[in-house]
This record gives sequence, structure tokens and C-alpha cells, in this order.
Amino acid sequence: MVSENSPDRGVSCKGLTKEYGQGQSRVLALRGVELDIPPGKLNLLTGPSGCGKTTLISVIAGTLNPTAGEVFVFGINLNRLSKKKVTAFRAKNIGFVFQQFNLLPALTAQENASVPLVINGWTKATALKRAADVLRSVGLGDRLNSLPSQLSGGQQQRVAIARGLIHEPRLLVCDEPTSAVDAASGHAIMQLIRSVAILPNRVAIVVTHDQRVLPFGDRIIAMEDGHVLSVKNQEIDVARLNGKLELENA
Ligand SMILES: Nc1ncnc2c1ncn2[C@@H]1O[C@H](COP(=O)(O)OP(=O)(O)OP(=O)(O)O)[C@@H](O)[C@H]1O
Repeated sequence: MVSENSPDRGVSCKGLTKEYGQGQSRVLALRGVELDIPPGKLNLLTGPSGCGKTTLISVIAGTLNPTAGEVFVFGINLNRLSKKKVTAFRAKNIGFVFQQFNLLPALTAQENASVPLVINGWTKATALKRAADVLRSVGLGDRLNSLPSQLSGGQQQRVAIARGLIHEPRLLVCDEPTSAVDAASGHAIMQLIRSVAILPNRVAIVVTHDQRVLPFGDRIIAMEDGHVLSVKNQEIDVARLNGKLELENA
């Protein structure tokens, strides 16, 4: 029997701590995080600068090891897997949209967006075709052949989002995905993330300071000083969000 908060169905953090540095430069970024994230919901992670949001999503996504504690992603304890297995699990199941975009400078937008599919064994031609479709869905159909250096910050951010979503990851983790885009693009990006997130076997976690993003979240997780302060569920007015998008696109 699998309960609502069972780690088999989403993400579960148990007593997570993370220390950076040593001695005088030691920083305790996570101080015993306890958190259960059920699937099928869009989770927004909020809190003041430096409270540990990026550290927490990096540990959940398996790109950073915790100092102590455990994280289960769809029932799998990432800390107990070998490095090779974590890498393979991440490539197949996790999409990560980084705050600094992390695009490869020598690759075009289309090539950058196709990377997760190529890593997962798709042929280059099929991966590029799919990348073009996803880039069109984030409004970049006319910039497929541009290098990152030829794109604005907001356009680079949209390429990073396309790359994070392209392999339809079961766990999507985004760090400030709307910080460099205007209101209409931010709205479209959140619509896209929401459409991926609310599938029944998926989890999406979005770190945000952007007040405009708050209406999109089913759950608002507030952090403070390395721990989870509160988790609030909220009703989503889907019709209102859809209507607003149509108005902004008109
Ligand atoms: N690589 C690192 N080395 C040392 N300290 C770090 C490192 N990364 C983060 N920290 C520290 O850990 C704490 C938590 O940082 P983190 O980036 O997780 O916070 P955040 O809530 O995401 O902040 P922001 O909203 O400003 O992005 C901060 O005090 C930060 O200075």
C-alpha cells in the first residue's frame, strides 16, 4: 500500500544537512531538512537569499551530495547508488534548469536543447527535430541556429528550459526559471512547466523569488535558514491562468 507521502511516489528528504567549507569558512546550508513532495503537483520553493534553496534542489537532483541524511527520488536512494548509476538515473529521469543556464557556448540553441536526448541514445537527427519542436513551444522557432552568445539572457533562459523539459523528465528542478524574461514569456514558461508537472507520476520543483509565479504553484514550500518553515497547498484557478495567457498573447 503506497500512501500519499510515500517516497515511492515522489521525493522524500529525511534529515538532510549540507555543510560547505571548513573551520572559519564553514557554512551550514541545510540544517536537517524533512520534506515529502507528492507527484502530480507544481511545487514552488521560496525563501530569503542564502536560505539554502539551490543547495536543496541540487541535493534532490543528485548533483550535490548531502553531508548527512537521505533523499529518495521515486523510491530510489540516490546517495546509495554508485556515481555511474546516479549519472544514468539523472540522464533519464531528471531535468535541471540552472540559474546560470549552463548552455554549451559552441553549440546552437537547437543543439543545446537536444543534448539530453543524445545522451539518452536518440539519433542526432531525431533529437534535433524534437529540439526544434520544443524550442518553438517556448517561442524560439526563429533562433534555432543561434549560438548562446547571439541570444539575450531571456532567450538563453528559454533554451535552458527547453533542454530541461525535452526528455520529459519525471523530476524537473528549476532554479529561478523566469528571472530573465518579461511577463508574457514568464507566464508561457510557467504554463509549460505546469503542463509537465501535473502529470500523475511527475514531480516539479521551482525555486522562485518572482511574485508573478506564485499563482502557478499547487504547493508553496517556504524555507528559512537551512530548513523548511512551512508547506502550504493552494487551489489553482486554471481558467484564470489560461485566460491571462491568451490576453498576453493577443
Ligand atoms: N559552493 C559553496 N561554497 C560555500 N558556501 C556556499 C556554496 N554554495 C552555497 N553556499 C552558501 O550556502 C548558503 C545557502 O546557499 P544557497 O545558494 O543554497 O541559497 P539560496 O537560498 O539558493 O540563495 P539565493 O536565493 O541567493 O540563490 C549560503 O550561505 C551560501 O553562501
